[in-house]
Amino acid sequence: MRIAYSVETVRTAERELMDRLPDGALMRRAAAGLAAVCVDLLRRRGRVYGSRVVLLVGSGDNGGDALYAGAALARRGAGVAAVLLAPERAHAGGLAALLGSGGRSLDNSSDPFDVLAAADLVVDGITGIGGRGGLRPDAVPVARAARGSGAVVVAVDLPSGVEADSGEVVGEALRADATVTFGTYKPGHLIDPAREYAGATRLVDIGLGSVLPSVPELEALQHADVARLLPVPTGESDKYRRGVVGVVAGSARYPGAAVLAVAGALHGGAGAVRYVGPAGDAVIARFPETLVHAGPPAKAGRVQAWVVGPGLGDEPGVRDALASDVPVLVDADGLRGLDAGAVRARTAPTLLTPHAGEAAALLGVPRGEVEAGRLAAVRELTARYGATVLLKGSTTLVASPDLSDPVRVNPTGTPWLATAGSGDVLSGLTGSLLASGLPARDAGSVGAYLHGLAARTAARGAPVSAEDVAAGLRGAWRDVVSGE
Ligand SMILES: NC(=O)C1=CN([C@@H]2O[C@H](COP(=O)(O)OP(=O)(O)OC[C@H]3O[C@@H](n4cnc5c(N)ncnc54)[C@H](O)[C@@H]3O)[C@@H](O)[C@H]2O)[C@@H](O)CC1
Ligand SMILES: [K+]
Repeated sequence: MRIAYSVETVRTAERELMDRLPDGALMRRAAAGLAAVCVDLLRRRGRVYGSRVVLLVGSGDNGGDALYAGAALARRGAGVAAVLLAPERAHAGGLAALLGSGGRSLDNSSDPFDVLAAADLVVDGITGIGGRGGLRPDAVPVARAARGSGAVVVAVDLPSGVEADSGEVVGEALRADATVTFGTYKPGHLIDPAREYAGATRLVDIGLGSVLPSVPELEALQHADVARLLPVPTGESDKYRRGVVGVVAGSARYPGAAVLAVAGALHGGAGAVRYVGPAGDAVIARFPETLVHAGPPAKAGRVQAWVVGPGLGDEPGVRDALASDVPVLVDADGLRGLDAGAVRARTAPTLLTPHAGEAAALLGVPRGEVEAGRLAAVRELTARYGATVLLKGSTTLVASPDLSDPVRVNPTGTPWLATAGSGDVLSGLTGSLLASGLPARDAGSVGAYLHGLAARTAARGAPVSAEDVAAGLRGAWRDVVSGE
């Protein structure tokens, strides 16, 4: 599991640790880890001795890390030049170390753009966890020159300009090839758009683990975590004990949504899928194992979880499903005009699975606001509806209404998933996991994980259809179980 803590939590932990250690020890550990990654990257492109390294140095400790790491590289024979964005406030100890190791700080006679154009590696130490509100105007041209230079760009702690706590990018930020972070990941390393700016992220241990709280703010599951959560039938299981998932989806206009939601549901671990709605013929033609019923849901027979909404159009069914005493997943058309009071009044879990547009409509804000601030949006939705919320997107987030539960970030997504019908597969799959007994947060995060993995494997760099994703779910499940 990858876990992330907010800046406030990190700062508290750092203070506690610093009190126990000699002055500057943490920064030395951070800089040593950073220098080791830079050495590795330079070696892959040639060698360290004689390479050209440029440090972009801001006014805080992030710049201090860059300067100390630059000093270490200079001692190994690299030509290291520092561009000081606030010369009078640059970290004094770091600067002295750099100059004392044979590095230099650019004076007025050198053009930083010429130096950047010739660099092999650029270290971005403009801002880290202390940065707010995007790059300042004076940093923008050097950040752009770094990106355009052909050098490998390594961000210190975070790519400068991103918001560490939310993953938002307000204004301009620096795009890195790699990011070296310290002690723990921060939300910006896991959530888009900041995650994309970070490139490949490496975590350097500076001893913070012992002083961080046991429960993080965010967590991203990995194969082994998902494998532990997957429902596995036992010798005593029959189809009913494994759970029946009811799918209320599709309409005369969108029969395909019913077929795709059922396709997802057949791969989520439930023992049977009960389809309820007007697209029974299309469903049976494709999946004869489905139990079909024309509706309404209240008359369709017992299920252990409902999925309601994909391609539903104006067909009824949401009210019936919400009135039941089993977990309910509400997606797509089911989310239109969703009654927050009815959701809050439920005793069984409810899982809402909006994409950014649907989330924006539920919150009454522009879509761009949700896309830019995904973490805030998912938390606000859980609070308003008293439900677990899976916010789909390039980094899907799953949050429960219990604020002590870390928000889950799905790491397996792929842009190829932005294809018609893939959400229908996800809701069927996740509903099936609910029916087989997973709590809503686990069902949502396991569903998103398998779905993303199936799409990645099916796509391998080429477009995929929703059917391909459904067909890839069995392989994704196997990969998770076998740890591949
Ligand atoms: N506190 C610690 O124990 C450790 C901190 N470390 C480093 O220290 C960093 C945090 O240092 P600081 O708290 O000094 O903060 P930063 O160095 O991240 O940035 C704060 C400085 O940048 C300026 N600033 C804020 N927003 C800006 C913007 N948009 N554009 C340009 N300048 C801006 C502020 O005026 C302030 O001077 C971490 O990210 C990490 O790199 C590491 O050395 C590990 C140990
Ligand atoms: K940085």
